[in-house]
Amino acid sequence: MPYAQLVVGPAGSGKSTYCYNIHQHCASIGRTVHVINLDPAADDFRYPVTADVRELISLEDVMEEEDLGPNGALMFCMEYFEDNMDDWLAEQLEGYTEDDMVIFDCPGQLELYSHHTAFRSFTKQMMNWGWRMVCVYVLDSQFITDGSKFIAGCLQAQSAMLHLELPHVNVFSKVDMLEDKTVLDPYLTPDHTALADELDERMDPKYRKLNRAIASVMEDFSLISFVPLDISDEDSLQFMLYQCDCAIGYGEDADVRTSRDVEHGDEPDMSNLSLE
Ligand SMILES: Nc1nc2c(ncn2[C@@H]2O[C@H](COP(=O)(O)OP(=O)(O)OP(=O)(O)O)[C@@H](O)[C@H]2O)c(=O)[nH]1
Ligand SMILES: [Mg+2]
Repeated sequence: MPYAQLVVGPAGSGKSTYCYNIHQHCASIGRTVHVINLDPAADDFRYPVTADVRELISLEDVMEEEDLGPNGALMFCMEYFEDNMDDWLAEQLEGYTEDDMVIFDCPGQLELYSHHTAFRSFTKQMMNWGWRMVCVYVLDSQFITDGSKFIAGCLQAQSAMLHLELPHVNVFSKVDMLEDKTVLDPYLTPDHTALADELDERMDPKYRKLNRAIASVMEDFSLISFVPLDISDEDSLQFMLYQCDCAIGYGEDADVRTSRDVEHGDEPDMSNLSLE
C-alpha cells in the first residue's frame, strides 16, 4: 500500500519547511517522495510540487467571488476540496504504487484538525483507497517557553489525534534556533504531574483542580510525546523519518529501501541525537 504523511499544525509552525527538508533528505538517501500542497493560501514552495490544491480552487478567487475574508475563504476552499475528492484528488493519486510515499503539506487553521469535516473525510477516503497514513503534527519549539503554552499545544495535538484517528508523530520544529536545546528535555516525554505543579505555582489556587484534571486527561491518553527536529542535522531528519516509518509500519512488508536501511544497518545512528 502506498504511504502518506499528513503534515499539520498551527500557522507558521514549520509545516512547509518540514516538507521541504524531508523531501531533500529523502532525495539524498535515494528515496522518492512526492509533496502535494493542500494549502489553498500557500504562495510559493521550496520543494517540487507534485500536485497543488490551488489548481482545483484558488483562495483569491473565493475571497473575491464569495466576498469572504481569508479564513472564511479557506474553509470554503477546504469544503470544495472535500466535495471534489472523488475526482480531483483521485486523479492526482493515480499511478502510485506500494513503495511510494507522498507528503501532504496542509494549512495552519487548527479547526481543520479539531472539528471541521474536510480532513476527516479526506483521511477516511485515503484509507478506503488503500493508503496508509501518518499524521505529523508540527509544533514550534520556540513556543514552548513554559508549561501553560506547552499544555495548550498538547491539547491541540491531542484533539487532532482524536479527530483524525491516524497514527501520530508530534514534532518540535525550529530546534536549530534554540541556543540551549536542553530546555526541550522536560517536554519530549512530559511528566504530567510536574506540568500541573508548574501551573499551580503561577496560577490562582482556584485553578488547582482544573490543572490536575487537564494533566490527568493528558496522562490517561498517554499519547503525547515529541520528536525534536533540527533541520540542520541529517541524523535528526533521518530519525524523524524513522519515527514516521515505524508509526505506519513502512518497509515491514516490502523489500524497499527505507530510512532504516541507511548507513548503519537496521537502526539509524541516534547516538548524537541527544539534546544536550
Ligand atoms: N530556522 C528554522 N526556521 C524554520 C523552521 N521551520 C520553519 N521555519 C521558519 O518559520 C517560518 C514559517 O515556516 P513555514 O514552513 O512556512 O510554516 P508553515 O507551518 O508552513 O506556515 P503556514 O503554512 O503559513 O501555516 C518561515 O520563515 C521558515 O523559514 C526550522 O526548523 N528552522
Ligand atoms: Mg505552509
